[in-house]
This record gives sequence, structure tokens and C-alpha cells, in this order.
Amino acid sequence: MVKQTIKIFARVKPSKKQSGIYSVDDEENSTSTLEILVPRDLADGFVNNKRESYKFKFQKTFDQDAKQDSIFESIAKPVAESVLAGYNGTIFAYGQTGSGKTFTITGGAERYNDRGIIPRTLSYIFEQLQQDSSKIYTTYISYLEIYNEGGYDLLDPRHEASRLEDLPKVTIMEDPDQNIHLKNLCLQQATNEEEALNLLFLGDTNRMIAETPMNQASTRSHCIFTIHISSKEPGSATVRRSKLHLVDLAGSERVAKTGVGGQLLTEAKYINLSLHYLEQVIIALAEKNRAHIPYRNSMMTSVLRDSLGGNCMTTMIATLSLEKRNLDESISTCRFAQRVALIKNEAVLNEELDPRLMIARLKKEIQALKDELAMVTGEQRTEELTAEELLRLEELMKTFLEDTDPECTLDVGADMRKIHHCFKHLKHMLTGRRVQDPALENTQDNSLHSPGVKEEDIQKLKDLLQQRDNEINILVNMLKKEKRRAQDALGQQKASGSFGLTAHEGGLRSPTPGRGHEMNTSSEQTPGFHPQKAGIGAKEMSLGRQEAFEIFKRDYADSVTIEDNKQLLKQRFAEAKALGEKVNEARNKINQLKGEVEQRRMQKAALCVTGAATDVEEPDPVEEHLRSQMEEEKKSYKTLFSRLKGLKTEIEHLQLLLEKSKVRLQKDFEVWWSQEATSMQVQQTPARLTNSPSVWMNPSQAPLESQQQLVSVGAPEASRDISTRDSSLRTSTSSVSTSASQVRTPRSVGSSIPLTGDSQTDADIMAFVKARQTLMQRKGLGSQ
Ligand SMILES: Nc1ncnc2c1ncn2[C@@H]1O[C@H](COP(=O)(O)OP(=O)(O)OP(=O)(O)O)[C@@H](O)[C@H]1O
Repeated sequence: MVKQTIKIFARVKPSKKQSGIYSVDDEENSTSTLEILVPRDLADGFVNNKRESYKFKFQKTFDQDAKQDSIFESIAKPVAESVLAGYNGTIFAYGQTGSGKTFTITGGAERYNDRGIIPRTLSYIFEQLQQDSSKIYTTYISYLEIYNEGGYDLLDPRHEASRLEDLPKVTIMEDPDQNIHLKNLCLQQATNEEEALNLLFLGDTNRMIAETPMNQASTRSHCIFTIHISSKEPGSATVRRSKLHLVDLAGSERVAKTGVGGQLLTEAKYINLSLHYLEQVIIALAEKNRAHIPYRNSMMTSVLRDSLGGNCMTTMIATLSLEKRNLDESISTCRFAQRVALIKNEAVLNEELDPRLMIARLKKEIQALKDELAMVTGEQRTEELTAEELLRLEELMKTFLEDTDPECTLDVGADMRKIHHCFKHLKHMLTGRRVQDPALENTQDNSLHSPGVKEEDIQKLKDLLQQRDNEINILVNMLKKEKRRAQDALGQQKASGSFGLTAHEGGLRSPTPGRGHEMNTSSEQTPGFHPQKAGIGAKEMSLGRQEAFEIFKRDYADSVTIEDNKQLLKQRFAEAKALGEKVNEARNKINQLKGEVEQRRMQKAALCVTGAATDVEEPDPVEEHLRSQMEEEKKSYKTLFSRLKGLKTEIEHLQLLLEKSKVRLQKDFEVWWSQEATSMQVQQTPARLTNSPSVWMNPSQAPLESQQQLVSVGAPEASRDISTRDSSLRTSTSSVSTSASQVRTPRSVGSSIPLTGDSQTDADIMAFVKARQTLMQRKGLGSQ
């Protein structure tokens, strides 16, 4: 059992506006003091307490410049290690909205280096599991979201409903031993890092899809990503089970400050309520002799029951956005952390006996007892042993004789027929003389001892048999070599299509079309990923909508990052391909050297046979040189290979980031488009929809009929020379310069856009017009 208090760390989010507000003092006894200085002008204002300096102790304070890898090394790695050893672990991030909880736990959505604790921990755990061949490991993932006190499974394959509330709720059940079980939360098996990362991505995407402007789930929900690990030694009935909760809590700000109402207020109350219950649990745990801990008050405290004051090694990260306006929230986050630091947990090794293995063991024991009983009661069986039983006995004896372990026993049960048979057989082996045993007559080599067969004939036959055996072995080896060669050739062919490695060696697959590589809008599939919910491929986009989407995409705030990541991905693919080729070269070289060594040895053996040489084992400088060359090649192969593996992880992460950005882009577009449509519907007149606010800012992009119409109705006062306004549009403008010379961009057009009479289609047309107008205004081309 390991007794320890919850470890607390602080992380300060980078900001330009923080100078002089705080200081960090790292002390030698691996603690650090964070001092928050409240400026005088704020002391009477936001913060009621007039103290000007607040000091808080943490295990370590990560200042603004702390990178994600050091956060992982100092905070998550030790917890992951104890989880691998069989203890439960929890890491939770607590802080106000926007202070960097998600950035710390999951990571940033832009750069590979920004990946947070979850992907890094998965990477580390699977690397460790791969290296340890002494145990059999099984890994499962679950991803729970708690929103308004309801639990939702983010990995639910039925995640078809667009609204979180429509999903089946995860409910808590408690067994008589007070163990918590979560109904409707599935555990998905992940056999490697890639599968686990795909599940993380799937959960994050589902979370994002369920978000609406009214339900910014990421801000107002708690998320618990759990890695469940079980391990056992081969043959052992003891299993170790442990779990690691990685928790991203909702923003901790107080309702009064947020100034929200309606649905938001309800949510805020729920968040505050569950964080309030969390605080109550923490206060109760910190109190000595407190018998009742109110875990059951909220779903989150019920789920995290073990993590708080129970069987778990728990770590808290207080995320701080230390700007003037956030000082009161930052101070309350630090206060909360100080209380958390008082909680003592008692982590125990979670070992238990596997019931299935236990049953097998008990069955064996029962059989042994039955045999013993039969022996004691003298119950004897007289019928002859069957051929099957004899064969089984042969096998048992063979295993027994071959086993070098002195503890090894020959266990044939209490059947005296079997015991006698084994004794006779062993005596025969020892003395070379056949013992008269009717049972032995069934064995295969009996004929060799039939009367009338001479000893030398037997020997001849034995030699012949040996010869045939040797021939068969040679043929089998030749076949094996042939097969290997064919596999190698196939591997090389495949590798040249991907990164130059066989799937078996590199675990790399060729870039899947559209998987981040190209930001196309087709719905390539990630397992369990449902693009239609994000509006991808759900319905055929009308041309206008498509055009609006293209413009939207171009002006999208994240488009630069998306483009950067696409470029980086291309670059990484190229690097991986080149590296793959090098790895292949190194491998071919090793094979070639191996061949040369073999040839050399054969030549030497041949010389010995012909008498030209005497000692095959005599050191050969040529061979030694070849061997040292081979060692060098092996080293470089290993280095290249591990670099390639690193690149593979980076590529996969980048692909996931790009897919995430794509879903986000589609979703933002859908939201924006429907907002435009709604606002247009409001402005429509019932009889004929006049398009007073709709302006074709760039005639080249308007459909032809509309262009003509605009030309004829253009309002002169709104005329603009478009090409001088926006450089990004110059090309398109110049291409229509002839017509554009007469084209005017009407500010308030009195005429109407041709409409179809179908309200849905007309709404779409108007939304498009409005959308274009908004976009153009954003571009600085708006009518002034
Ligand atoms: N250490 C950091 N370095 C760089 N950027 C950061 C850091 N911490 C946070 N950010 C950025 O600040 C923004 C808000 O961070 P984040 O979403 O992680 O906050 P949060 O506390 O999870 O908020 P919420 O409660 O709304 O989920 C994001 O754009 C994130 O990329």
C-alpha cells in the first residue's frame, strides 16, 4: 500500500499582460511557492480581501514558458508508471474557463508539439507495454462526458444524435461492496497507440459535434478519459487491473461573475453545483475523523470516488490565467488546490485472481483429489489403456525427460495401469531391453522387436530412417528460405508504395487518401466517425452553398494553421518516404552481408572437405570484417527505424489534427450558414422577397443572370473600383474587367433577386446572398 497526499501542480498560461502580478520561487525540497500580488487598484475592487500578497505552495509551478513535454515528464509520467505497476492513477485539471485545462490534458489543436497529457501518456504506456514481454497486457479506453449532471459516452457507436441530450445516459450503479459501476459506458479495446488515439479523436469529435453555440460543451462539461490496463504473467491466475483517469473539468468561475442567464445560467449552476460538491468532498476528506464523505451528491464525485481519498495516486493541475481581471478566480483556484493537497490517498496494488484461470486450476485439483481417492479406496481399473491414452502417456514422458527443471514431475494421475506403463517404458529406455507389456504392443516401433527380425536389419532400417529424416529437414529448410525470400520481395514491393517498409516492421501504412493529407470534403471514414453529423456529405451542397463554403474556407481564421499543418504533413510524408528507403537500403545491405558471410563459411567448409584447409573454426579476417560491417549496418538500421517510428506517430497525430480542423470548419460553416438563412427569412416580405440588404460585391462571382440584373439596376452612388480595394480579389476582378467597368455594386438595390417560390430554396438563395455580403464586408469590400 502506498500512502500519499494528492500532489498539486500549478501551470500559468502564457500572456503578455501579466508582468509584476506574480512570482514563482522554486525551493530545494521539490516545492515551489507561487506568490500572487494584487495591485492596489484592485485590492478594493474585484478582490474583497485587502491583502496584497497571496502565497501558495505547489509541488512545482510551471511558468508561462513551460512546454508540453516537460509537463508530461514531471506530472504524467510518474502517474503512468504507477498505473503500469498496477496502481490506480488520476490527473485532473482545475481552473477557470480559458486557463488551459484542455490544452494541458488533451493538447492544442494546431501543432504536434502541443499534444497534451492524454496522447503523450498513451504513447508512453504502449511503448512500455511493447517492451515488456514477461506479461500479457490488455488495454481498454472509455471516455465519459458529464454535462448538466448527466453522463454521456463519447465513444458510443450510436453517437448519431446531434444533441448530447438525445444520447443514452450513463448511469451509476453501486454494488454491495460500494464499488461504482457505470451503465451505458462502453470500454473499447485498444491494442496499440494508434487505436487508442483514434478513440481519443473520436470522442473529441463527438464532443465537438454535439456542441452548439448554446452548448459549448468543452467549456461547460467535465470529461474523463480513462485508460484501463490489466496484466498477468503467462500461466498465472493472478491479474493486475489498474485505471488511469485523465480529467478535464469544466471552468471553475463563479456564476455571479459570468453574468449569464437562461439556459446558460442553468448550466452554470450545474457546473458550479458539481464543482461545489467536489469541493465539499475535498473539505470533508481534509477534516480529521470525518465519517461521512458526500461522494453520492454528484455524478462526478461518484465516478472519481477512488481518486479522492481512496485507492488512487492522484495529481491535480491548477491552471491559472494570471491576468489582472482574473486574479480573484486564480486565487480561488489556488485555494482549492491547497485544500486538495491535504487529502491522503491509500493506493493499493489491484491484484486479483482471474475467475476463469481459477476454475481451470480447481478442475485440475479436483481431478487430482479424485485420483488420490481412487488410490486410497483401492478402486482399480482393469481394462486396457486405449491407443489415445498410450499416446498421451508417450507425450507426458517425452516432456518429462526433456524438461531440465529438477522440480518437474511426471503426473499421470493415480491410475495404476498408467503408472506401470510409464515405469516399464522408462526401464526399457534405460536398459535398452524390451519389457513384456501387452500395452506396448500398440506402440509404433514394436514391430522392430518382433521375433525373427535381426538386430543389424533393425539398425539398417534405423539408419535409413535417419537419412530420410535428414533429407526431409533439408527440404523443409529450403522451402522456408524460399518462402522468406518471397515475403521479402513482397514486402519491398509494398514498402516502395508506402514508406519503404513492410507493415510488419514499421507498422506504417501508406497515406490514406483524404486522411488529413488533403483537406477534401469527402467523407473518408475513421472508425466510428460520423461525418454526416458535422454536415459533411450529409446533403449535396447547392452550387451557391459550395461557393460560399469556398469563400468561408478561405477566410476562415484557422485556415492558415490548416494550411501549415497540411504542408508539414506533406513534408513529413516525404521525410518518412526517404527514411523508409534508407531503412530498406540498410536492411538489404545487412542481408547481402549475411549472404557473403554464409558463402565464405561454405567456401571454407568446402576447402576443409577437399583437404585444402584444416580447421573450419579458425578465425577468418575476411569474415570478421564482414561481420563488423554487418554490426554497423544493424546499428544504423535501428537508428533509422526508431526515427521512422517517431515520424509515424507525428504523421498520425497531424492527420488527426487536420481531421479535427475539417470537422470544425464544416460545423462552423453550417452554423454560420443557418444563422444567415434565419436572418434572411426574418427580412423577407411574404409576397416577393426583395433583396434590399443583398449586394453582389464582386460581380465576377455572381451567377450570370444576377450579374446582368445587377448591371441593369446598379445604383450609381455605390459604384466602386473593386480592384483597388482588395488585393486578394484582384485576379478575379480583372478577369471581368470589361463588364466590371460598367458594373456597379449596388448598395441598396431596389429590384429583386429571382426567386423560385419554394420557401426553403428561396431561404437558401437569400442566405447565400447575405453570406456573400457579410464575407465581402469582412474583406473590407463592404458598402460604406
Ligand atoms: N500553455 C499554453 N500555451 C499556449 N496556449 C495555451 C496554453 N494554455 C492555453 N492555451 C490556449 O488558450 C486557449 C484556451 O485554452 P483551453 O481551451 O485549454 O482552456 P480551458 O481551461 O480548457 O477552457 P474551457 O474551460 O473553456 O474548456 C486555447 O486556445 C489554448 O490553445
